[in-house]
Amino acid sequence: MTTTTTATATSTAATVLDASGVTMRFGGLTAVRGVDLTVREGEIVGLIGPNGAGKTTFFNCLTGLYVPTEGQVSYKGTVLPPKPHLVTKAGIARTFQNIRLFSNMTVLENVLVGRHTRTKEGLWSALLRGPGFKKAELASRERAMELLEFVGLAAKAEHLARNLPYGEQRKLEIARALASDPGLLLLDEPTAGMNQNETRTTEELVFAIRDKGIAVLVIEHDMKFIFNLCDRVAVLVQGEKLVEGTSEVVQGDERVVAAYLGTPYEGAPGAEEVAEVEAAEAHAEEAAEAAEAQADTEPEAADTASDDTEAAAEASDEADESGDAGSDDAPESAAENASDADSTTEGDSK
Ligand SMILES: Nc1ncnc2c1ncn2[C@@H]1O[C@H](COP(=O)(O)OP(=O)(O)OP(=O)(O)O)[C@@H](O)[C@H]1O
Repeated sequence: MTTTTTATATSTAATVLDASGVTMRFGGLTAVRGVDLTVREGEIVGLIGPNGAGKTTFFNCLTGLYVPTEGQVSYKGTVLPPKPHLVTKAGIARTFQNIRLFSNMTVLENVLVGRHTRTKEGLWSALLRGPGFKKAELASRERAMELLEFVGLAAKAEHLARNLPYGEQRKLEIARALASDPGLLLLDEPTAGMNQNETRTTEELVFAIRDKGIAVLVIEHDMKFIFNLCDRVAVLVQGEKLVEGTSEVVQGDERVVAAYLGTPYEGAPGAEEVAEVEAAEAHAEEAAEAAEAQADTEPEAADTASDDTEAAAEASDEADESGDAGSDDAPESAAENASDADSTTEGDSK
């Protein structure tokens, strides 16, 4: 781990989230099947799996967007009602895979919206703008500014959310989620679409959130981010939990490499095909050089040489194309994938 923070999670820490036997069926499709997962105080837990494995559906079951077909979800020992606003009120906040900001509101206003579950002032108080409301409004603004400072967006408080660069919009979503003073934060692909620097900053931000005493459950396709960040990682495959353990355990599990990172399929380009493409390229280069040399020594044969050069260039292009097709169309082998585990794969937007 490259973090400077200290992992506070221990197996004896109190359980914050306890999901037990969560199953979610959509008609004939079982998107999540009997998944158990706990998150303890001070932990950062990762949830990974291939596209369509059921990760977001599981999040939706945790946060009351879906009523699980079977199973139950408890937060700090109390079974959660399957209603998003009650789940937020209980202490679970989330961000979405698809950024969901109020784009025509300012950065500050977006965070203030996230505070509404923690403000007691009712409609009449808001309409009359009495002293109680004004005091509460001031406190909310102060808290919202603190959060913007925390995520590094204080200077942009009055900007419209839609004018923020993509990476900052994701940070604003986090600030808004934090505005409800959660004890558990669920992040759905927080680094999707980010460059390396932004991803690194987000990693630091998640550590800082954990250091504030907020447990984190994070879905992400960026394996480097996950394995660097998480105390524990659970792997979902086809709706079922395949493996759960420390980053080291999960990374070293052959089933994860096979199921998540993919095994080479029959007919996938292997060493032979790569060698063929390289040989074709080398041949084309030699032909081009020979044609050039011939053109220099036999000016009268320039036309023929130029024909040869064109043919060589075409052969080289063909070789290039066949090389490109190989890398574009075919998934990489499991070994390549495993060693390239730091690559980011964008999931379908949700
Ligand atoms: N509301 C829905 N109605 C029907 N099927 C759904 C619904 N939501 C999800 N699914 C299906 O459930 C399965 C799991 O989808 P889910 O989005 O949870 O996967 P995921 O692991 O989050 O994938 P990704 O990494 O691409 O985001 C998929 O087959 C998906 O098509």
